[in-house]
Amino acid sequence: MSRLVVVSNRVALPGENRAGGLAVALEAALQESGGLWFGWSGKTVREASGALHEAQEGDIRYLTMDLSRADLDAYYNGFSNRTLWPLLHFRLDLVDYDRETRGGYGAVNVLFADRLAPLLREDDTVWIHDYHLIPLASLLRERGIGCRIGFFLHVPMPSADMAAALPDHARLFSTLYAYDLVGFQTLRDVERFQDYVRLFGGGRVLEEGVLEAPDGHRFRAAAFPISIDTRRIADQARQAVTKPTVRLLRESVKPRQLVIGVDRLDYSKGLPERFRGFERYLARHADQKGGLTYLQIAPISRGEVSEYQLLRSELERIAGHVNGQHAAPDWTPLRYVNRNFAHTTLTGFYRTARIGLVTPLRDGMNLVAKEFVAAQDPEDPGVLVLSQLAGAAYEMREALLVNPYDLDGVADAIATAAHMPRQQRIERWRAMMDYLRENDIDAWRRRYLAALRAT
Ligand SMILES: O=P(O)(O)OC[C@H]1O[C@H](O[C@H]2O[C@H](CO)[C@@H](O)[C@H](O)[C@H]2O)[C@H](O)[C@@H](O)[C@@H]1O
Ligand SMILES: O=c1ccn([C@@H]2O[C@H](COP(=O)(O)OP(=O)(O)O)[C@@H](O)[C@H]2O)c(=O)[nH]1
Repeated sequence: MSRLVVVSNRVALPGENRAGGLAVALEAALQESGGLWFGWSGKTVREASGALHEAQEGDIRYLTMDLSRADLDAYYNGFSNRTLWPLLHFRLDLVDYDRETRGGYGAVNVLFADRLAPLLREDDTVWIHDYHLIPLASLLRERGIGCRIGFFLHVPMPSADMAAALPDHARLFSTLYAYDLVGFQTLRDVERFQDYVRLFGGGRVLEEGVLEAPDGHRFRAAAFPISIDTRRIADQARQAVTKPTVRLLRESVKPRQLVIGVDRLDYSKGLPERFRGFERYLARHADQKGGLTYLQIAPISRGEVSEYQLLRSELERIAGHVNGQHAAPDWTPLRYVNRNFAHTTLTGFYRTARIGLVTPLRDGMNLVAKEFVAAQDPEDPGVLVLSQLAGAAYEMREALLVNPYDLDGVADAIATAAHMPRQQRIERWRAMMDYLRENDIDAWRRRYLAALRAT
């Protein structure tokens, strides 16, 4: 079996605890197969970028690279998160394009290629992740790397016209043609990519999932919905309910029911709309007022990017407003916490909640939706309220699906979830849990790598 080399911007180093679905999922996948994980060290340095650090745990070798402040600003805070992130989440209004940060993004990708190429062996399988590193395969090919290289996009692929609104879009997106396999979260993402290739990318779709680049080179595209370590999360949740933090939460909510949201503080997650949806619930279902407490965990993310700073202020304002209007001396309807929690603690929180609120305006997948389901008590499971605009909605069909822009719809779904009879909750939960047991993180890794190795 060839060695697996995973490359991603974010690496979950041993002992590190950071929010973000990519790191959580790749850590689970590598723990099963072993291999090399290469990426940014998470550190900025005064010197030039490029110093490498090595660590080993079990069968996983970690190699991470420092970046200078200027490189990080251009590559991560700039082009990745102020240009590509909004574009890929259908937010052309937030796209900030700048030739300088585009150049910095290219330069950091070159550095990744320069550092990685000498480490690769002929029979390695290289798996590159996400929008930070789109050009990496073409740069590795230029350096003579001939082994199989696959790509997985964790975020949505936008519709073709949106992708084509990016200045110089073809120079970026055509580098995807250098991969043997381009993986997406859902079939809709694959369809939108194929439309882009056909309409703006100069390529052809020979048959579903088989594409031809302008130079005649063929490559594949397919959907591989990412997932979670279902059994482990179910076990962790069972054990976590006895943890002091989880017990304290449970006691503090009683006799009310808990509604929980867990998201990085990101505009794609629809948090202002969600807060307003909860407020609408309090107004529309005044007879139930006082029955639910909503806990929103939202660790600060990409805090150096101005759109994220604005969002933070906006959420503080709305949370203050909701509580100011609706709180009672002995009840705070909305608890808003910016801390990052350990994954195991979160599983206990999920299990304590009657309702999981997952209402992004766009999301590649959303692992929190899947984790919430996996963490439930089979005898008395909670209800998932899920945005139809999250990738997870294509699989979690027994959730209460909502349009996150429809505040009345979100409010009514909360009310329905709060009163759903136990038998109906169990039936819905069981269908989703059976699916998640079958389609877990191990299946995701196996299916992707089998498809890549078959190219
Ligand atoms: O690394 P950060 O900038 O701190 O951001 C965290 C991660 O956010 C995004 O996650 C995506 O991947 C998840 C797993 O596939 C998926 O469920 C979610 O819908 C996506 O938003 C981003 O794509 C990652 O690169 C980041 O590491
Ligand atoms: O305080 C927190 C908040 C979130 N997460 C984890 O971060 C991931 C978020 O992944 P998701 O796919 O939902 O969204 P992303 O942040 O990757 O866009 C999930 O595994 C969460 O359990 C965490 O470990 N601690």
